[in-house]
Amino acid sequence: MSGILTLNAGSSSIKFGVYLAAHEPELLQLGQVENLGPVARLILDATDSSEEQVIEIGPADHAAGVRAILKAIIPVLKGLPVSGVGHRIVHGGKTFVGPVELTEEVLRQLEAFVPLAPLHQPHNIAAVRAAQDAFPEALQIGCFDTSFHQGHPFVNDAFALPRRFYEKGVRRYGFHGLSYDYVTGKLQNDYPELAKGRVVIAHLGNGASMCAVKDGQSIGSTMGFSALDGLPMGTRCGQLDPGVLLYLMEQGHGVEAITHILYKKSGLLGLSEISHDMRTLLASEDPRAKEAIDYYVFRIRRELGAMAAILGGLDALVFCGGIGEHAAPIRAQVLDGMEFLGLVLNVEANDSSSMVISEGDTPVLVIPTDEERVIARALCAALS
Ligand SMILES: Nc1ncnc2c1ncn2[C@@H]1O[C@H](COP(=O)(O)OP(=O)(O)O)[C@@H](O)[C@H]1O
Ligand SMILES: CC(=O)OP(=O)(O)O
Ligand SMILES: [Mg+2]
Repeated sequence: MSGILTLNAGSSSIKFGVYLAAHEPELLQLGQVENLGPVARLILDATDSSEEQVIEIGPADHAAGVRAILKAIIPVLKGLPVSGVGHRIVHGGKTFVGPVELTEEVLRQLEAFVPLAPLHQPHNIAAVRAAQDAFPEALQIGCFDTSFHQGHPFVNDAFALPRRFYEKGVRRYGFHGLSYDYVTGKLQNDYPELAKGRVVIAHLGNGASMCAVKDGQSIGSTMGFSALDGLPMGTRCGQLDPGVLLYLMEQGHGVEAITHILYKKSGLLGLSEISHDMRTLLASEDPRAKEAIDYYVFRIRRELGAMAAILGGLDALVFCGGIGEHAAPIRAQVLDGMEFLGLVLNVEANDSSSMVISEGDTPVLVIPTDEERVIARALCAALS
């Protein structure tokens, strides 16, 4: 018997999972280091036998965060050897269509995608290095956010730029693929008829995107070349007229300054000037908080309509991610007046966070996503 570890290094947090290796991995512990920076803390989620633990770890960057996780999981493993570590890697470019062993050659290729996902890819790779040091004998594999979207039709894959850019990889890759993979798998299991149909999944976390899925296949995503496009996010701008970039450049802003604005100072934080955190905004009386939320909801509604159109109709809508799973008022606002798509909210179900929250012809579901489990399954498959 052996243990396995999953690492999901994001922009401001590192999520992890510890499992017993098995055909269906057996969960031992989930947790995360959050608030990376001067006052980071490590959270061990509640399990059947223990309550949630919050450990203040003080100043921590991603490397220190991974070290804190590796230390915290020692008692969880109870002496079991770690046979594999599975990593969420945000960008696999057009090269990686599925999970892959993270050899030196692969890691070198993944380095090349750092400029395409500067908030994620460097941390993903740093986590691999730290895990290699801690578990030199373990199999290290990478699972890609981009893989789920590999089958995108050309019209959703290309930008209308001169064709040579497309050939060079300037494409709409799409992200959050591990989350969409989990949700479509859960649908196939619990609602096989719906899973065969036309489904829109809204992954609304710190990062946010929507995916149009037909018979389990992604046919369109709001995120494109980078993790900036589409919906506004906690601190990222979402869809933007490229003319705005030209204007900013003409005004003397350099690449670094623009990157900082678009990735870290925009989205809910930029519009509200209060917070990137939806809980804070929902609790605020400030009109800027309301405007930020209104913009957020407006963009989701607009994409929902667009996706229903490219799918040729809608058989189900699924919400997931921290906001999708927990923010009932946001779900209600998104669904307001959407009867023309068969979407009718069941207010009571929405407020009690049932799995099905609708009473119209088109079901609306809340499915807690589990990127860690998708990684753990892929790792166990690779190990066997
Ligand atoms: N109960 C809640 N009500 C409203 N928003 C929530 C709630 N719980 C979490 N969120 C929001 O979810 C977002 C984080 O989502 P999550 O999926 O955990 O992020 P990440 O992309 O880092 O994995 C934050 O904006 C947070 O405010
Ligand atoms: C791709 C992306 O935006 O990821 P996250 O939601 O983890 O920031
Ligand atoms: Mg996330």
